Amino acid sequence: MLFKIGFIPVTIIDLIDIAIVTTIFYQLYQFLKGSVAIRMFTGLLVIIVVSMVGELLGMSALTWIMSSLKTVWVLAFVILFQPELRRLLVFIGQSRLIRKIVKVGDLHFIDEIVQAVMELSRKNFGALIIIERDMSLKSIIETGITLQAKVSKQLISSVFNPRSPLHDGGLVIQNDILVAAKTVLPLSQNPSLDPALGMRHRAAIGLSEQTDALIIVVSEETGMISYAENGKLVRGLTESMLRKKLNEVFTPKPQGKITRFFSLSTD
Ligand SMILES: Nc1ncnc2c1ncn2[C@@H]1O[C@H](COP(=O)(O)OP(=O)(O)OP(=O)(O)O)[C@@H](O)[C@H]1O
Repeated sequence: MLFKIGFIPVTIIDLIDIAIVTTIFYQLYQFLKGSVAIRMFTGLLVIIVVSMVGELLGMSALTWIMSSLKTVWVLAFVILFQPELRRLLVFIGQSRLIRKIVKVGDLHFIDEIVQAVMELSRKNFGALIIIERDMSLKSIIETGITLQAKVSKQLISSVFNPRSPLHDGGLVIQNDILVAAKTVLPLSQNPSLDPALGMRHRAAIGLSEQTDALIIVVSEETGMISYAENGKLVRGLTESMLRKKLNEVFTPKPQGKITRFFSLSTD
């Protein structure tokens, strides 16, 4: 025991407890600030405080009503803000500190993707690699052949080997998993695209117009590496440019990005 506040003994564990709870609530407040979620969160806090006070004062009817409401609010919060909570968990899991401690979210697979793309480019094997981000690509995945295999340079290279039955279409990657091959992408209808662009590149641009995915293309004709993002095609990538882009995709910027997620739900 460290000291006493009145008759309440305070231990070092209590201080750590208070520090952790304060940090959690402060971070949560920072994330939710300025969004609709903060109003729901405040409402939930008021209910929790009122029910605690009611319980302390022995008001059984108030305590009963408040604790019933508490369950509904927690449920409503989880259902309404499921996408934000999901992103928050992904953000926590991908934060540098957590990765260092738990060694999850090992980004070694980025290197495997880069090496595979460089090899495909050297061999002039056409490739279309789709990196899923926040938006689900379920409808695209359903058009292909399920793989569910860990990302590896060898697997990616063999999928796009022209002799492979899987080489046509797009290969979808979710984090470090190759989810599906031979997927069919929507073609871009943008009339201002270079008329010389073939189907592979138009398919990459088409998907990037409709989703937030990053799509890497290797040209069968020239071996040139490009990526499509937000309806735009960036051509002539070098190995370091590709690695930089993939690092950017798989390592969300702290604060800025998460605040942006939540501000999307601002009314
Ligand atoms: N809608 C689509 N979805 C997925 N893949 C597609 C789609 N349309 C075409 N492809 C892929 O693109 C290949 C044809 O590429 P095409 O030669 O027309 O493209 P390109 O953009 O000129 O690329 P390259 O420089 O590699 O020739 C097909 O064999 C197929 O693998």
